[in-house]
Amino acid sequence: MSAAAAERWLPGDRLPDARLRDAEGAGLSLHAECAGAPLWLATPADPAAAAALPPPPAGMLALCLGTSALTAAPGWRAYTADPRWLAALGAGVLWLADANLRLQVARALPAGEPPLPGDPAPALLPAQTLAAAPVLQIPDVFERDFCAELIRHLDQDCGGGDASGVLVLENGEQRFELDPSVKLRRESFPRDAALDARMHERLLRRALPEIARVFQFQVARRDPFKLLAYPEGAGYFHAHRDNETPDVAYRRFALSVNLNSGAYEGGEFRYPEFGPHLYSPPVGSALVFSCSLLHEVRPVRRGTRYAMTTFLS
Ligand SMILES: O=C(O)CCC(=O)C(=O)O
Ligand SMILES: [Fe+2]
Repeated sequence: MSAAAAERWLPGDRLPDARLRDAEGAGLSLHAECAGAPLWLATPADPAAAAALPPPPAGMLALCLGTSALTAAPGWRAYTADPRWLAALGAGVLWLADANLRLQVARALPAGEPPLPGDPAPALLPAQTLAAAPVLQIPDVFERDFCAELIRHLDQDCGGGDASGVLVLENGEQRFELDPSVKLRRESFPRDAALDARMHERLLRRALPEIARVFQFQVARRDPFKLLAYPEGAGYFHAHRDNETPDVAYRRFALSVNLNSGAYEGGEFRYPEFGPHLYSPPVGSALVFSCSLLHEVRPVRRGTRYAMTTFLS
């Protein structure tokens, strides 16, 4: 599967690398030199807009970008950039990007209320990171509205989904049967090709490049998408691996997107081989992990957890 060429970047997209040049011709590499802390990128339309950029917060790298080097307001560093790369950012905007160079929010210039990063999460103690599972979390793979559409599709167009079975092999015959000692949930393949295509596009632009970078793995195929519901008192998946039986041994990575959060209790992922930590990503965020890892979805105690899952190979 290859990444889609995006004409305009959106919140959640990771900035492709760019070589920037200052007025003296000195270069700056975005990926090599600008990652690791939030940054501002502005594309003022003219010198007056460049001179009127808001003062960056202390310690924030602020890049004023154009096809020619502009004289920027104090605190800003002015660079030229490739016109196509600039066009994808959009003209006359101020973007906030996170420490992983993912675009967060854009404001039209002049930006009355410039976008500021949230408070950083407190650092975990070394004893806690020692027990962290090798799981990649990717924020904003699906937009919040899109998640709501998928939940509605599962609940209304797919009748809430069917009870999820496990594959049983007996005397060379395969059949699905319900097994509450393994899992209890409802599920459905999407029945709308347009929704399916939008999920696919989001994976191509948001998840696959990050999987290639973090795990050095090029995804070539995926299993069909599955929409999942884990209702209160009837939603869990006990500890299992995703590639254990011969029919699924080809799977390399599991990808699961949480379609809601806050509206339920329980339903967290846990990786018992790696310690006690619970993983419950925010709406639209994906968890990606090797299919060889033991994992479970804890029982939902209140509300319903909705998710979308697929397997990559
Ligand atoms: O609930 C999910 O997000 C995925 C659960 C899971 O482990 C699976 O479907 O194999
Ligand atoms: Fe699983």
